[in-house]
Amino acid sequence: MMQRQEAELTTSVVAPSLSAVELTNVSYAYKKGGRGIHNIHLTVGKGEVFGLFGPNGSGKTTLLKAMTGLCKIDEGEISLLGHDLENDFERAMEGVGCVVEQADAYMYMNAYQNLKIAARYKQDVSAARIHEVLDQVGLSAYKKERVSRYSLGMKQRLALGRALLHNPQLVLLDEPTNGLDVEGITLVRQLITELSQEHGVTFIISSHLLGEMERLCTHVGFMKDGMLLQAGPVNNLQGKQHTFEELYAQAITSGGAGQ
Ligand SMILES: Nc1ncnc2c1ncn2[C@@H]1O[C@H](COP(=O)(O)OP(=O)(O)OP(=O)(O)O)[C@@H](O)[C@H]1O
Repeated sequence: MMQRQEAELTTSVVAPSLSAVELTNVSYAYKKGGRGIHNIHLTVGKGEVFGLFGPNGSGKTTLLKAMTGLCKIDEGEISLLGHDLENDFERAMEGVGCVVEQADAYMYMNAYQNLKIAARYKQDVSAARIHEVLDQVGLSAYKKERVSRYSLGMKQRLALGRALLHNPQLVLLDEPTNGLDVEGITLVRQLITELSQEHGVTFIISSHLLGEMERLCTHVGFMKDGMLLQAGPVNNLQGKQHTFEELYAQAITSGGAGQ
């Protein structure tokens, strides 16, 4: 009897997962045209900054949409922070922040008011946290201005702020530097580095601007025609002093070997 109890206790202890994201054989095809993503296998470890690269139409946004439940996958499994996205959606998304096809905001409100509304849908976001986030994304000076007067880059910063509001452990960003000036790109890069290195936050960032992300990403994956051709740690892939551009060209022309 004693032995059985011990065995039950042993099997009920779940080892903490070291991966933040696990995708197994994920496919999704749009009804119109049939394009999308095919058989994606991907593991992203906690604290990694994973850059997802590929030409226009290669499937980066679709992959991020699948990971946030914005499109329901046809096949495969997605696990975020140890929770299955399909069967346990709310818990899977609880620790996730994202900017995927939703950089819009309430135009007649200011940045603070926008974040205050967003905070209602999250747990435990204080007024102090809203001000902290506005500072982090460099919008403190403009927080009382209507968003309708913001530039594209300022709206991008606000969207990033909204994604970070609840201190997520996993952040998914689709083209986060779109519309940002040099100062904005530097700020976003520093923020991502700080959050990943000091707080263990995991990032998946899509981009087609290789140079911009080169210094930021710890891991990289290349997409083409809806497939993930190659993925791994930047150091391994860059072992022979390749630049991102060279790696990318190699992956795209060779068709890649998968993860
Ligand atoms: N709503 C849609 N309906 C039908 N096909 C779509 C839809 N959205 C995207 N696609 C197609 O799916 C494929 C992948 O598109 P996706 O937007 O994921 O690419 P991407 O890599 O993010 O491109 P970009 O760098 O231009 O943002 C493309 O061939 C695109 O034409």
